[in-house]
Amino acid sequence: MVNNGCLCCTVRGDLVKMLLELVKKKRDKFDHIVIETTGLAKPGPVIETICSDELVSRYVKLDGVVTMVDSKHVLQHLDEVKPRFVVNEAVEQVAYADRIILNKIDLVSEDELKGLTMRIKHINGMAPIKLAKYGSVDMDFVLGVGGYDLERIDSEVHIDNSCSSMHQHGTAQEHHQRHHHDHVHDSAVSSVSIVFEGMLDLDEVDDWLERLIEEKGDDLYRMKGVLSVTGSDQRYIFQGVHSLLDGCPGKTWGPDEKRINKLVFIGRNLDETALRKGFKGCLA
Ligand SMILES: Nc1nc2c(ncn2[C@@H]2O[C@H](COP(=O)(O)OP(=O)(O)OP(=O)(O)O)[C@@H](O)[C@H]2O)c(=O)[nH]1
Repeated sequence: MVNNGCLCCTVRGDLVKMLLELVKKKRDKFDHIVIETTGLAKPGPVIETICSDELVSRYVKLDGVVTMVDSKHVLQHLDEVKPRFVVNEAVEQVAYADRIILNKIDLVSEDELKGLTMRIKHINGMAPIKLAKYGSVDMDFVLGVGGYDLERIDSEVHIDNSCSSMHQHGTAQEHHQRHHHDHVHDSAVSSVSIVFEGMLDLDEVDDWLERLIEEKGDDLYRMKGVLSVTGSDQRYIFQGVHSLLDGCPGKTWGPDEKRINKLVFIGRNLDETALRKGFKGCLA
C-alpha cells in the first residue's frame, strides 16, 4: 500500500519507491505486481511511471490495464460533467483499459447492459469486455494481458468497429440507440478504428504518426496497429501511449492472406476524418 493509499499523479514518487523496493528486495517472491488504484485515480500518470520512468522501466514491464466497471452505477460517473480542463476519471479509466470487466450484471436489465456495452465500446473500441458477477473472471483475462507487448498485438489486435461512427454494420435499432445515446451525453473521449486492405509506405507512416504525436500527443491515450507495408513480407506492429511509440516487424503474411491494416486510436477530441485522411495519405 502506498503511503496515503491513493495512487494519483501526486504520489508517483511513492509508487516508484515502492516498485523499486519490491523488485530489489523481494524479486524472487512474486511473478506479477497488481496495482489497485482508487476509483478516482487517473490511469495516465501510473502508466507513464511504469513505461517511462528510467529506473522502474528497467525492472518492471507494464502488462496491461484492467478496468472493473460497476454496471449498476457507472453511467452516473461517465455522465458526470466536470469543470473545464478537469478529466472525468471514469471515462479515462475505460479509455486506457486493455481489458474491461463489466461487473454486477445481475443488477441491470439486458437492455441497460446492451446500452452500457455500446457506451463503453464508443469510448474504447479496443479492449475485450467480459461480463461478470461478483468479479468472477478467469485469471487469464486479467494477468498476462500483453497490452503493451508488440508480439501479442500482432496476433491479438482487437478492433471493435461496432461503435465507430463510420461503421457499416449493425442493426438499424443499434444505430438509433447509438445516435440517441451520443446525442444525450456524448463524450469527448472516443475510439477511432481503421480497417483497410492495402499497402502502406512505412516512411510515410512514420512521418504521419510522428506528426500526430507532436500535434495531439496529450490527447492520444492509446494507439495500436498492425500494418501491411511495401517491401516487407512481415506485418509492421506499433503501439503507443501519448507520445511514447513503439514499433517493430511482426509475423509474416501468409501467401494467400489478405493484407489488411488494422489501427485503433483512443483519445480526446479525435478528428476521425483527419485520421482517416492521414492514413490514406500513407497508402503506397
Ligand atoms: N449484486 C452484486 N453485488 C456485488 C457484485 N460484485 C460485488 N458486489 C457487492 O458490492 C459491494 C462492494 O461493492 P464495491 O463498492 O463495488 O466494492 P469495491 O470495489 O471493493 O469498493 P471500492 O474499492 O471502495 O470502490 C459488496 O457488498 C459486494 O458483495 C455483483 O456482481 N453483484
